[in-house]
Amino acid sequence: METIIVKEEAPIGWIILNRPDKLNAINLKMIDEIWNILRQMENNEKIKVIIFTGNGKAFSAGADISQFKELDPVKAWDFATKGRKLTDYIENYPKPTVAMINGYALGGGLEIALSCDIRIASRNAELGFPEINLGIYPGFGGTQRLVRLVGKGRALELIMLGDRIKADDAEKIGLVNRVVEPLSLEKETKDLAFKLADKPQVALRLIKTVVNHGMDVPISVGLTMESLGWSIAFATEDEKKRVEEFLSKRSK
Ligand SMILES: CC(C)(COP(=O)(O)OP(=O)(O)OC[C@H]1O[C@@H](n2cnc3c(N)ncnc32)[C@H](O)[C@@H]1OP(=O)(O)O)[C@@H](O)C(=O)NCCC(=O)NCCSC(=O)CCO
Repeated sequence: METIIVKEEAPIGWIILNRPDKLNAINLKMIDEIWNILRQMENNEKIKVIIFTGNGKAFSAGADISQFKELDPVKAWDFATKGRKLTDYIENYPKPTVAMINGYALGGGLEIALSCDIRIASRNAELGFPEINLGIYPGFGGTQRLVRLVGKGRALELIMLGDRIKADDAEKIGLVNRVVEPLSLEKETKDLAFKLADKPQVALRLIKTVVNHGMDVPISVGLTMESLGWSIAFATEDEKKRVEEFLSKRSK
């Protein structure tokens, strides 16, 4: 791997963006490498949770701007499509995903974090969509995911002004789930990952499917999806075992 570090620390699969001298700017190679390792981790039963983070002082400062000079509209479309397919894949990944935001999470970097299920940020992290200052706007799914997470007013402010915000402010608007001190970032993120890894995996997958796809359809359809997924959970060993355990403790 040229652009990422991959660590298997079961039940955690780490994907560490690794171009620290370029603040982990995302090029086509990185997109391909993340995609390929995610495919492998899908089939690795020992890995139950994926953590994304960055090597050095950034999570990622976004798409690699040095590639932009070569982009005409057709190549830009291809680049955006690759980035967007990656973030779609992460959002709908069959295992839980966590973004451990260790520093700058900007542009495409923030778009990767937004596609994860949960975001934990270091107090010194800065987040934003500075694309407007380059005459463009977020192209890896950011316009759509940000508005769903923080609401239209705040999303438009962030995307139209391009200002970076501090982790504490990101937490206040719901852009990150939790802010922790830099020295506790890894421990807190791992604790969360272990907690997720202990939960029933099929139910987690059903939750992601119902929540993610439920947001794209009328509520009546979303509610029906919820009932269908809920029913499927009753076919799992986890449900049988856990309900049995609960009931047997109480009947003693
Ligand atoms: C993140 C910033 C504010 C950090 O500034 P600073 O600490 O001063 O560090 P720099 O010297 O600027 O950066 C170090 C090194 O990294 C290179 N780099 C940083 N970001 C990128 C990038 N996005 N693409 C390519 N290269 C990048 C920078 O050129 C330096 O390399 P040298 O070889 O030493 O020159 C600051 O770096 C910043 O504002 N970065 C750009 C953030 C941005 O605009 N992101 C959006 C990109 S477009 C996008 O993501 C589209 C998808 O929606």
